Amino acid sequence: MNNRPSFLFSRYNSFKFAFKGLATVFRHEPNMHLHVMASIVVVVMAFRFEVTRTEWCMLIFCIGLVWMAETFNTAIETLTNLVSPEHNPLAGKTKDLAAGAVLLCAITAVIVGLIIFLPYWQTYFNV
Ligand SMILES: Nc1ncnc2c1ncn2[C@@H]1O[C@H](COP(=O)(O)OP(=O)(O)OP(=O)(O)O)[C@@H](O)[C@H]1O
Repeated sequence: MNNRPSFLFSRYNSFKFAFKGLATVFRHEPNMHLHVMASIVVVVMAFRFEVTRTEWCMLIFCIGLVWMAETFNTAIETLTNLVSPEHNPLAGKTKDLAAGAVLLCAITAVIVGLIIFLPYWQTYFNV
């Protein structure tokens, strides 16, 4: 008799574990709280200025990119702490590289945000 869980049940479990990971990063990572607050500001401004469909796509892509980078960063930090709880230059380098990746994504998102919102701000503030 086949005791393997059904395809649907194992897919259901995969999604459950993925959402558990997301819940961990959104609840416990202070940097993720910052990203979420920045994203809320961006979404409110996008509604306020009625940005175009393409601009919405760019903004949502950037938000997803930063959230994804932060989630990977947290995974790498967690694994590094497991593998090397003691001080080790390679552990430090690993964490710095992961943090650098988040910074790159955040800088990209800021640049895209400025390109999209600057013209709207100019019109709004009459400058
Ligand atoms: N085991 C270690 N060995 C050497 N250096 C480490 C080690 N752990 C951390 N560091 C250094 O300290 C920095 C901060 O590490 P920490 O684990 O506190 O991450 P963090 O940047 O505070 O995480 P978060 O992104 O959650 O704020 C790392 O980027 C790294 O330079």
